[in-house]
Amino acid sequence: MATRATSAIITCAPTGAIHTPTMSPALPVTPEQIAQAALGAAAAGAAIVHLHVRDPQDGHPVQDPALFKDVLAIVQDGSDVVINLTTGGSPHMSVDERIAPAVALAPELASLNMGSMNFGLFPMLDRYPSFQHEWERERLADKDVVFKNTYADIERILKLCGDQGTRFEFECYDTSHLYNLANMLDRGLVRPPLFVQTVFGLLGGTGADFEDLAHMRRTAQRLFGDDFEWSVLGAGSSQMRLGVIALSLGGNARVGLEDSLWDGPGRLAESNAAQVERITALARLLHRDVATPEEARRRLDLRD
Ligand SMILES: C[C@H](N)CC(=O)CC(=O)O
Ligand SMILES: [Zn+2]
Repeated sequence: MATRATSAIITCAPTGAIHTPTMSPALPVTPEQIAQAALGAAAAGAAIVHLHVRDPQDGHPVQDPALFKDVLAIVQDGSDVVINLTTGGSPHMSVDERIAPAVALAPELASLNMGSMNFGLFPMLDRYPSFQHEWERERLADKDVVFKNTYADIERILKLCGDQGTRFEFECYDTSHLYNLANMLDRGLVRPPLFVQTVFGLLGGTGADFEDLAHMRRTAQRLFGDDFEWSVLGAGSSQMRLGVIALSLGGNARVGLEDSLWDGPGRLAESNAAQVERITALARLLHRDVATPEEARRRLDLRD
């Protein structure tokens, strides 16, 4: 496990499938915008970029492998940043739809969500009196959506993507997800070093208080010993607060507009790079170097 001595692996998630165009003019929508945001994040110090795509017309989340291909062509032409493709897509997609890009493009890294859960986005509704597109309100208001990740789904993704040499960013939104991962480790379905992305502050998962972070970290240490790279993703206003705690404890951090639109209380981030600049500056203030993509590949044992 990373210690204060090791460099910090920073992941940036430029667009995601949670936030919508009305919420921020900085949210990348087209393949070109998503690719440029990823390149900006890499130039600012991100070793890994976690990618989703959207409909270029109205920005609604889609999972079209052709759009991912367009993004990858630009990113891989301009940087050696580690590519992490989503298999979560959006909770409104089928599992088949969600995994199609990772299966088609065989990235070195893909996200893997370690349990099914309610997915509450409706608390964001009050902040926006109106939306550019009706689908934005419909998706946020949906209180009947379940983010489906059954053991069968997870094992299928592990098989289909793992057989192609893809390794995983294990998204754990609660301690139960850590136990699911431990079960898969015991059964030899996953191999260390595990890249454990602990997610805080999404309604349906665990909270975003220090105690939640400490409990997830301690549980992961008990279950995985030293054989994992711990990373923290704080949703919304908790992003930098939890990110800096993770860095101060020797962990890694994830930022990006997928997880938070903000760069300070009530201040919209002007770009993904702005969040990467802030978290890397915090790391250096804590005397932590920032890991290069090459170092991240070595520590996560990604394929050559
Ligand atoms: C909280 C994040 N949206 C988790 C995520 O990034 C899931 C995925 O893409 O597979
Ligand atoms: Zn994602």
